[in-house]
Amino acid sequence: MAAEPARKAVQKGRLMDLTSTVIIPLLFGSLGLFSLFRLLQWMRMRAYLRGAVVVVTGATSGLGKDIHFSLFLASSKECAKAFHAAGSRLVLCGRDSEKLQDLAQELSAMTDHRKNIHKPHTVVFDLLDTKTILNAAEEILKYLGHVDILINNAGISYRGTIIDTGLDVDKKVMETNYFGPVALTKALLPSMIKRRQGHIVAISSVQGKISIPFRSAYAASKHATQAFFDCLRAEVEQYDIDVTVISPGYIQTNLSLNAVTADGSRYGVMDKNTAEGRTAAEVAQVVLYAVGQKKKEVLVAGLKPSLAVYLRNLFPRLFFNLMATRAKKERKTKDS
Ligand SMILES: NC(=O)C1=CN([C@@H]2O[C@H](COP(=O)(O)OP(=O)(O)OC[C@H]3O[C@@H](n4cnc5c(N)ncnc54)[C@H](OP(=O)(O)O)[C@@H]3O)[C@@H](O)[C@H]2O)C=CC1
Ligand SMILES: CCCCCCCCCCCCCCCC(=O)OCC(=O)COP(=O)(O)O
Repeated sequence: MAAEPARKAVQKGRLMDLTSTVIIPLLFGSLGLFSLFRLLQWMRMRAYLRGAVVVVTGATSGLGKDIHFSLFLASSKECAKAFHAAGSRLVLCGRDSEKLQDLAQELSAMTDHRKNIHKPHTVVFDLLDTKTILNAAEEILKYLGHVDILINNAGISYRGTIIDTGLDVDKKVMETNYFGPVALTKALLPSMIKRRQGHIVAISSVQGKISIPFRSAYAASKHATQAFFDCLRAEVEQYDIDVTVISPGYIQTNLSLNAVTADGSRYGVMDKNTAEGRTAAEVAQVVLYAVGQKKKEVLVAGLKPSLAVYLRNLFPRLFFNLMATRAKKERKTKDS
C-alpha cells in the first residue's frame, strides 16, 4: 500500500531531474542557438548592405519611397538613419527630378557623416522611353562603377474591361511594368556578370500569380514579370547573381489613384482595398529582409489572397467560377 506513493515520488523526482538536467538546458540551448543564428543573419544582412550600390526605381512615391526609409527598424525616420548608418549607396530613380532631389536632400540631412559618406545619387528616366532607360544605366555605371542591388519597383495599375480598353493602354501598362524593368535589367546585367556579383529584385504582385477581373493589363504585366525573372534566376545563378521576386497584396500607396483606365485617363480613386492594405513601411521591411536573406521569392499577402493562389493551382475550375461570380457582382455594383 505504501509502495504506491513511494513509486510516484520516485517518478516525480525522475521527471524533475529530467526537466532540470535535459529539458531546461535543451530549451535554453535552442533559444540561445536561435538567437545566435538570428544575430548572425542580421550581421550578414548589414554587411551585405553596407557600401552596396542600391538602385531603386519608383523612388518618388509609395513603396519605393519607403524602401530606403526603412531598414531593420519600425519607424520610418529611424530606419532612414539606420540605412544611412549602414552605409548603402543609394541611387534614387524616378521621372520627377525635383521630387528626387528633395528626397535625396532629406536623406542626406539624416546622414551620420561619421558612418556614411555617401550622398544619394538621383537619376531621372521614364520607363516608357527605352532610350532614357539605357542612358540612365550608362550614367549609373559611369558614376558609381557598378550596381550591387537593382530594385525594379516602379509600376502602374489599371482598371477596366477588356472590351472597352484600347490597345495603347495595354501597351502602356506592359511598357511600364514589364518592358521598362526588362530593359533596365538587361542594361545592367553585363556589368554584374563581369563582376560575378549582383542582385536583381522585381516587385511583382499577387496578381503576378492570379488574375482577377478588370485588371487584365496589370495582371498580364505582373505574370510576365514573374516569368521573366524566374527565367533570369535560373540563367544567372552560374554567375552568382541573385534574383528575388516579391509579390505583395494590397499596400497603402497611390497605386489605385495613379491607375490608368480603359480610355487612358487616370483612375483617381483611392480604393478601399488599397487604403486598408499593409503600410508601405511594413512591406518595405519585408523587401529588405528578403533582399538581405537573398530569398528567391516572397508572397506578402493575407489569408484570402494566399488561398486564392493555391486555389488557382490546385482547383482551377473552382477559382475560375469564383472570378466569374466576382466579375458579375462588380459589374452589377457599377451599373446600380
Ligand atoms: N500598392 C499596392 O497595393 C501594390 C503595389 N504593388 C507594386 O508595387 C510597386 C510600387 O507601386 P506603389 O508604390 O504601390 O505605387 P505608387 O503609384 O505610389 O508608386 C509608383 C511609382 O512608380 C513610378 N512610375 C510610374 N510610372 C513610371 C514611368 N513610366 N517611369 C518611371 N517611373 C514610373 C511612379 O513615379 P511618379 O511619382 O513619377 O508617378 C512612382 O514612383 C508597383 O510595381 C506595384 O505594382 C504590388 C502589389 C500591391
Ligand atoms: C476555400 C476558401 C477560398 C478562398 C479564396 C477565395 C478567393 C478570393 C479572391 C481573392 C482575390 C484577391 C486579390 C488580391 C489582389 C491583390 O492583392 O493585388 C495586389 C495589387 O497588385 C493591387 O493592385 P490593384 O491595382 O488591383 O489595387
